Amino acid sequence: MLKTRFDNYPKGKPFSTILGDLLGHGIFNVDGEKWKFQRKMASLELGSLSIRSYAFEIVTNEIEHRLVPLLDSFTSTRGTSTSVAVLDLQDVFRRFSFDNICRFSFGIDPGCLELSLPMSEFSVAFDLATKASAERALSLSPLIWKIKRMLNVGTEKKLKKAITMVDALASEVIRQKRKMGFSNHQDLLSRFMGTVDYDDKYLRDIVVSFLLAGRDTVASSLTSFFWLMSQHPEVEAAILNESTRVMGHSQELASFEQLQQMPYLQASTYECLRLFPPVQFDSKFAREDDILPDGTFVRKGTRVTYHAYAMGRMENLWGPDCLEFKPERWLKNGVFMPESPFKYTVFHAGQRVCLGKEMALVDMKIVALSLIRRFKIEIADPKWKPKFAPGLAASMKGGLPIVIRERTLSP
Ligand code: HEM
Repeated sequence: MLKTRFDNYPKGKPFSTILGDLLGHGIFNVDGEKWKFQRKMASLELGSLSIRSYAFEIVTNEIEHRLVPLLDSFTSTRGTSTSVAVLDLQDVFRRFSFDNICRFSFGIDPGCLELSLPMSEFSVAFDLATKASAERALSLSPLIWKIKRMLNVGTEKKLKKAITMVDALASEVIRQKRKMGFSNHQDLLSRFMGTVDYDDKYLRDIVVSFLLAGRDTVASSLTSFFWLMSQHPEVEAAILNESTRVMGHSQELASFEQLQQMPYLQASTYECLRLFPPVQFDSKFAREDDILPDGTFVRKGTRVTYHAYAMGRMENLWGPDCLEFKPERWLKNGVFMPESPFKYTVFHAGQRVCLGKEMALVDMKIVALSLIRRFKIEIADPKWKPKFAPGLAASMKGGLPIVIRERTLSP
């Protein structure tokens, strides 16, 4: 489906209709020439050699100036010992990823947008729009949500309102970019504006797709990562040891190259995503009849899904310890060994493989290091267990409530 018969498995009409109101003709929701054009433009930006160091610069800046000061203000060593503040780490990571993706993809700091409402209201609208769009797929028949949309009632009414707000946010991003001038800028949106500046609706779809690609997936990865750290102090300790070997007692990474000297950290991020892939499953629709390699007949029009979450937990793929969180499985003599993307489908595989993988991994690793070396993060209620909420990217129902303490690195 992803490898040899790619052309037979487009996204297809059923999904493009379900997600059409939110994503329009953005890269996630189109096939054929429209997809090829956006893929080519985005690859020029995201596939460039300099992308990792560009991402490194943006992320370290965001961590130092926003993330760390925010978390610092919640550490329980401050204030009275009786009032330990509980913080939703998932929410913090959503804000952080939103800022990052805007700076990275659009060359804009969201703090500079002139919006009529606080940013948090747009964030709520964005969450609601993705959740309500995903719920359309759960309807017994598409007719149900289509009638609700026509009558403007129930979830469809809420979705329409949320999309109006998402539209306002995207328009402001585009307006701001025009105001700043885009011809000398190298960010993704500037590239697109250089080619389709006349088409505001198309630019809106591109902005929304990249917000979705970069915000929810990275926030989801980081949330799962810190949940796993809270359950596996031995892994956290090994990350600390490895990073101290490379960074000494400094809390800040000096360069992108230092990250490349930390295979255990790399293994831990891959292992986290194996067990908690942010995109849990992905479907396509067969254009023509087909036969899968195991002999299964697929009739034209059938929806075919691969399930990254289930595949990451299959014994025949990962062995009898498939349910355990073991970064060591990715290391051979201390060297990181990648797996085939067709086995490890977290970032998709084949021609539509994720374009933001490198950037997402750099993000994840820098945040992981920066926070682990500065803070001790614990789940607020030790009996708490994660449950997923419905949506386009995996998220934890009710967020990730944590308490946070300062960490002193032992000399
Ligand atoms: C851990 C974080 C991430 C994960 C797990 C992830 C995963 C995926 C997956 C599974 C797909 C295929 C989706 C589909 O078929 O509809 C995809 C596509 C894509 N991703 Fe990511 N992604 C991540 C982060 C990012 C980031 C940060 C960006 C942008 C900066 C990005 C940009 C894209 C784009 C543009 C596509 C569309 C590719 C195409 O259709 O040709 N991703 N990603």
